[in-house]
Amino acid sequence: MGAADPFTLYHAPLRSRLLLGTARYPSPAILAEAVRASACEIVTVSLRREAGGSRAGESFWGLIREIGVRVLPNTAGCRTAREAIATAQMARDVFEADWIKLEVIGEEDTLQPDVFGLIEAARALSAEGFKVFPYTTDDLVVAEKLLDAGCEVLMPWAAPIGSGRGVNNAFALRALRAHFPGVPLIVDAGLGAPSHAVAVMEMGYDAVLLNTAVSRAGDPVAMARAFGLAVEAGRLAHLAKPMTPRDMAEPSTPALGRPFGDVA
Ligand SMILES: CC(=O)[C@@H](O)[C@H](O)COP(=O)(O)O
Repeated sequence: MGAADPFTLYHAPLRSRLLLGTARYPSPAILAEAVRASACEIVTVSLRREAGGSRAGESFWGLIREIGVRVLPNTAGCRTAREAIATAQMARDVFEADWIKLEVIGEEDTLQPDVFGLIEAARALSAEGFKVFPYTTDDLVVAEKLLDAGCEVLMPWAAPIGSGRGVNNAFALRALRAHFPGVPLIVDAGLGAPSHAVAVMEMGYDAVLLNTAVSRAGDPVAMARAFGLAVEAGRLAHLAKPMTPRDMAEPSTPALGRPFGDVA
């Protein structure tokens, strides 16, 4: 699809619509193989885990360089706007990048974003020149406020992080898509199977970000490839304009008449 179906995030042209997290893989080698198998071009990396000049941090960093993908540092684990802002500033120094996946967690059972802290941090970081990718709920009003705060991309959740449930509220995700036709929307978190990725891409989402479904799969490399293909299939299906479902049957093979619909 590539050139015929352009996709940019903060003006960066991309071919793949899949973004992968880098946590909880069985080994660094499997992580590298999975990223390659998925053909993704962006990985998220938690500053808390990988920074600090530790040996583990340095070898991880070397691995990411070797794979040749772009890094989207994230503020995973931050609980307040202040903490997230400080983490983003550190990430900018460590990763030499002004992209930041902004997470401000507000509740422990669901790891639901604290949308108030998120908006506050998004506004402060955007004013400092960061390109903010906010991990948010599927709330329309919050989405408006994040755009107003300077975000040019939104990342609503499908379901709680690590739950693998797939889309909890299809109505809300559809409403977001319809309400912001020109804004890059990435579904982030809660996807468990490639069919979930197909479903959100068919809705017209621009991309998906996921971690657990690949890193905790029995075969992460095969699963990464499956998600890469699913994202492409869903996008292709969206562009192909799926048929409208009906309540009643309609014979797909008419007994009489022309065999090719409207074609004479
Ligand atoms: C890696 C990362 O950024 C996660 O915080 C993200 O939200 C992915 O969630 P899943 O692990 O549910 O895919």
